[in-house]
Amino acid sequence: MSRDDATTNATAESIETDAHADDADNADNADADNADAHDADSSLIDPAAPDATPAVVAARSEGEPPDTAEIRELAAAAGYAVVGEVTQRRREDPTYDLGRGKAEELMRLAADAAAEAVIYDGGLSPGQTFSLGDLLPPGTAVIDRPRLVLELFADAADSRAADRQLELARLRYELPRLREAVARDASEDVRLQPEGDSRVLDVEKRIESAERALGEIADDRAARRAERRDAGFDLVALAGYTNAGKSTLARRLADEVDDPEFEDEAGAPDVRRADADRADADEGEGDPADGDGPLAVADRPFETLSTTTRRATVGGRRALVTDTVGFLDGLPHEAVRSFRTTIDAIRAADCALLVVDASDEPAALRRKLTASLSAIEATDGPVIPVLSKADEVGADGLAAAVEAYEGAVVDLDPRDAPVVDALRSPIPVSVRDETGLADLADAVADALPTATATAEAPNGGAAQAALSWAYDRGVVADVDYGSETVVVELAGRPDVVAEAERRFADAPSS
Ligand SMILES: Nc1nc2c(ncn2[C@@H]2O[C@H](COP(=O)(O)OP(=O)(O)OP(=O)(O)O)[C@@H](O)[C@H]2O)c(=O)[nH]1
Ligand SMILES: [Mg+2]
Repeated sequence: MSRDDATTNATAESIETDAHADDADNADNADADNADAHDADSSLIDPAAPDATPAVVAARSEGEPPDTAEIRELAAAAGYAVVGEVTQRRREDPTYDLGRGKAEELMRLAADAAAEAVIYDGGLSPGQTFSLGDLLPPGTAVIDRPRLVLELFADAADSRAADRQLELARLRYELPRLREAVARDASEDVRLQPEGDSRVLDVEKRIESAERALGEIADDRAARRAERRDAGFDLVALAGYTNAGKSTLARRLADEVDDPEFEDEAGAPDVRRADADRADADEGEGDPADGDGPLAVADRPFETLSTTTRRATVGGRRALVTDTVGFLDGLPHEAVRSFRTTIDAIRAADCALLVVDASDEPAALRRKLTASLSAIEATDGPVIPVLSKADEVGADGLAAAVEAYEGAVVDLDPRDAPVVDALRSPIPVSVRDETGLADLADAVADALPTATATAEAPNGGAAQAALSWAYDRGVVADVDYGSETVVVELAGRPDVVAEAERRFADAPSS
């Protein structure tokens, strides 16, 4: 099915439904929500896209009324036409997540709308997934939020590492559901047991093998990072919620350098790429992207699924900027863990930019910021918050975004304290209007580890070799040639400056 069609056609009006807001406290009374089935909190809208899969969205929340805007967007991006919606405000029901009455209402709505899927805005336990499946018209797929995200990932995976990560996330998602399925069969046939079941064992084995393969990819990446650091590059990673503007910023920061080592080094063929011939020529490198492929930008979730690195000069420093996979609210920890190349790239960076979309409403901004924090909580290095798309909001909107941002940071769990300190004062940036970029470059240069030193060596071949080594790694701030000696001011990565000093100190007079 066409994603575009689904996107343009899934414009079903969201009808906020809070008919049961006040029975949240009576949530144990499963029938309390059964009284007025087909009331205002369900909507039935004709599917407009003939090739999109008709689906009903369901959402429950305990506090604020459910906001289905994001799940609808995700559903549309994954190729569903949302033809109806059921929402409820109450505590979780162990059987259906929704209360029984509301689940029955969902069942009727799905039948009336001939929905082929129910998209559930949240994670359902395996038991809840099966119970809902049993209740719904036969053949209706139950797709909870993590499963929907896996479908989106499957559409976008474009590299060996992304494929592996997707496979791992999928297997980890499937395993408990498979166990539940086997246990259900076992309750009817005592000879079946989940633990010894060959299908369960098979998935466990495939998880191990995917973890191993991903471990090897991660080791390669780490080795490549070490080499690049030795070569004098600072590693800057962009992190943040999906669609925040990370790739746009990475693209803007990247130098237009024609350096075969860093451009499309191992790119997969990609229709978005202008230079397709070159991609083919580079195929032999083995690892398509999660390397140095194109930085695709689009107004859709999970446009980027491969960490991608480009060379850049930021605040005068030679940097490698790594664009990463965006985060999303409501993903289970293990799904996030599967995106190891993203997590590793952010953790290992000398400086991480946390990109937060200034054009979001304050509530969404806070929610997305909190969801993105898992990406950066284990970083050792500094984190610079960036408020992206500043052009979309105007001065008042920007002030509101800064306020929402700072309010959210103050409310953060004190256990995140080291991160919280780093998160003050976001830098507003607009790539579209070219504003804030110089401030950002200055902040990055200030945040990167820097050493300075003065080295002196007798003039001659060895000193010239040391000088050329230091130039190659971008740590020469000034050179002063005397009649006998050369004096060099060094500034840059501490390890590189230390090595340059050693080389000058070792340079014999010729
Ligand atoms: N107005 C405006 N729009 C922007 C700006 N930066 C990015 N965008 C838009 O925001 C959308 C998402 O941008 P991306 O750079 O693809 O976002 P991302 O964070 O890489 O998204 P994923 O890869 O899907 O996680 C695109 O439509 C961009 O054109 C900006 O400075 N101003
Ligand atoms: Mg991106």
